[in-house]
Amino acid sequence: MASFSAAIANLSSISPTQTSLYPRHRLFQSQCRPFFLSRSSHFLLKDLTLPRGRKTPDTVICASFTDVTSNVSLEEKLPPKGETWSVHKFGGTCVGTSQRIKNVAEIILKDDSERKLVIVSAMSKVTDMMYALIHKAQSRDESYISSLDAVLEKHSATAHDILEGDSLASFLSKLHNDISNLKAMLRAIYIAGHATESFTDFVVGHGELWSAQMLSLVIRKKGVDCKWMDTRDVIIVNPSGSNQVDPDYLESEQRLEKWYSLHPCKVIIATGFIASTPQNIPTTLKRDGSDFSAAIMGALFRACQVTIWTDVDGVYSADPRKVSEAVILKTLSYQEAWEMSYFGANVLHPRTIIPVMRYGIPIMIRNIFNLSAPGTKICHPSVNDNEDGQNLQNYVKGFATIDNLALINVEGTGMAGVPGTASAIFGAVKDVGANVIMISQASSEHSVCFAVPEKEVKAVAEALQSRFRQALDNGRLSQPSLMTAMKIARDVEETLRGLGLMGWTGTKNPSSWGRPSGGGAVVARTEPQRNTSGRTSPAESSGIPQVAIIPNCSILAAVGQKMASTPGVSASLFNALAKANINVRAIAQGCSEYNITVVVKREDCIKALRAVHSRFYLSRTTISMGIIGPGLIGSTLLDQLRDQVQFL
Ligand SMILES: Nc1ncnc2c1ncn2[C@@H]1O[C@H](COP(=O)(O)OP(=O)(O)O)[C@@H](O)[C@H]1O
Ligand SMILES: N[C@@H](CC(=O)OP(=O)(O)O)C(=O)O
Repeated sequence: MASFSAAIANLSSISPTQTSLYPRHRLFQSQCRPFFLSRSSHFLLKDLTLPRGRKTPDTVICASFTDVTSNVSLEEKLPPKGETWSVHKFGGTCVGTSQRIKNVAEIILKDDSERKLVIVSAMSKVTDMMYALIHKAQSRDESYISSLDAVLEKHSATAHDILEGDSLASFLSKLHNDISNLKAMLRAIYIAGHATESFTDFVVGHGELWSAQMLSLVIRKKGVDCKWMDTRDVIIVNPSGSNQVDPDYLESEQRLEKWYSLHPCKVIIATGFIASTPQNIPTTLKRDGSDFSAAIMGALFRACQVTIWTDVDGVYSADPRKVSEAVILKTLSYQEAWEMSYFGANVLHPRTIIPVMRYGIPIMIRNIFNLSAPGTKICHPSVNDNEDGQNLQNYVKGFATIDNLALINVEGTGMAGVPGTASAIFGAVKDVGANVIMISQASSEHSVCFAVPEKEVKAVAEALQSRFRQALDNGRLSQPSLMTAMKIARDVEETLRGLGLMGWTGTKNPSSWGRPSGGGAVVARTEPQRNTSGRTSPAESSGIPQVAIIPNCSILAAVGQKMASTPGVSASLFNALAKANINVRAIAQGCSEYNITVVVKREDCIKALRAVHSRFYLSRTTISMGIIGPGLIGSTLLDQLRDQVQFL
């Protein structure tokens, strides 16, 4: 996240008063230089370990930069006195067909809460269809017209199935009006060959408008006091770099108060995904953002519960599509849920946690196709402990993965003790708003590596290059910073050339790893400079950093409250990876110990995931053999058992 890069880039200006510190630690105030950097996710893990000074390099100090929930503060105006609201969110799969929309209406009516707010996504695949319209119009592909007709046909057919009489007529009239406006807008995009961001957001948000209107009409037909809400009138957000938005809670609260005073009702059917800027320009909460919409509305109403309805029984210990033995997690803490979703468990949008956690509102993940399944409850850990009758803090709860990453590694003994290197690196990353997913810096200070989405690696590499070039041109760097900067600038330039990412016409960089292995993925790395005798060059022996870009990587995260403080967990994890013959390229573990993250080759990722999952969970086969009951067990015992099971 860009803000983390910014924090590191501005490290020397951080004082203890600006940071919330872990107990018993004080921030080293003079020239701050990261001694150990680890960032394995961006929630409550904005950790730095800094040396107190050269005299006591073994003393580490941890600083947590930001409390991400701190901007969620409301004026306590809502909910209206004495009203208790429950919030439901139905994803695209849940409202994907006429029958499913009817099922959703029944679920809402069965909830006996006094007041209900329901967030709905677009019917499944509709948002993709809307983005495709933009793409086609921009590329001057006239088939956008027939694609728009298909969108009209889909919603018109659904409306005919679930509505009748005046409701049907009123919906169809709005739908046709919207479609004719969209046709005009797409024509403009077609002529211009370009769509601005707000044009795009306006177009793609229509799926939510239509599904919310249809569902509200179905519920109203049942005699319920129900209104539909266009959340662009209520949820106000500011862009926050790296394809993210930050809600303005106070402004949104005021707008909701106004909306509700004009439309008092018992059931609100509201659009997910869409919002407005403070200037009332349509925007979105970005892809998959409807969960976030539900959480924002949950916080605004101080709801008693937010239920996210989806197509699986709850949060599994791993993506059930990748690990058939994954088990449902009965409870998760907010932090665990964040970590799981941040690292790819797309059953929940990671940012969903922030607003509800602030007010301690529990989230339930339920299956719309299996109402008897209790689902997963996400709440504060103390509640989990009581409910499960056991202390879950010491266990690995689940695993998640992110693919299509590149690892950028800056390495050299010359970096040790050079102030400003990390700051310069992450300053460059911040400049391009890239999303740094994981950072690891060895305590020996001679290497920093970080993972970014592969689609952002070009921008990051170019930014690194220009950042160090700039520093050189300014002549502001002193030795050995100057040496470091020169080498980094040269390395990045060479690497970019090797990747074919720069306007360079020479022959292929002889020191690169090779060309993309299919699909145009970047494959290159600047090897240490060696002379013909095979000895290292003066540059290398002086310890000046090497820069490497390692493409086709995946992150595998093991998540669990305080698991890292349990002896043996890391050992078991790495043992499982070693037994599966997985090469680990980088490791990160935040000080708050909610996860351990490893970077592996993309093609090894599923194998690695299954290996670690089976190490921490007993397989269903084992359970059915009656050897031991279901659930998690301690790593050492598990190792022994597993060996026995394998032996049997
Ligand atoms: N750990 C996990 N637990 C549950 N589901 C997961 C997990 N990891 C990935 N998923 C996937 O997330 C999917 C639900 O997310 P999504 O398709 O975005 O739902 P919706 O359209 O309802 O918002 C599930 O079908 C499941 O395959
Ligand atoms: N429809 C939007 C928002 C969303 O969250 O959808 P879903 O709940 O189906 O993932 C999208 O596809 O990005």
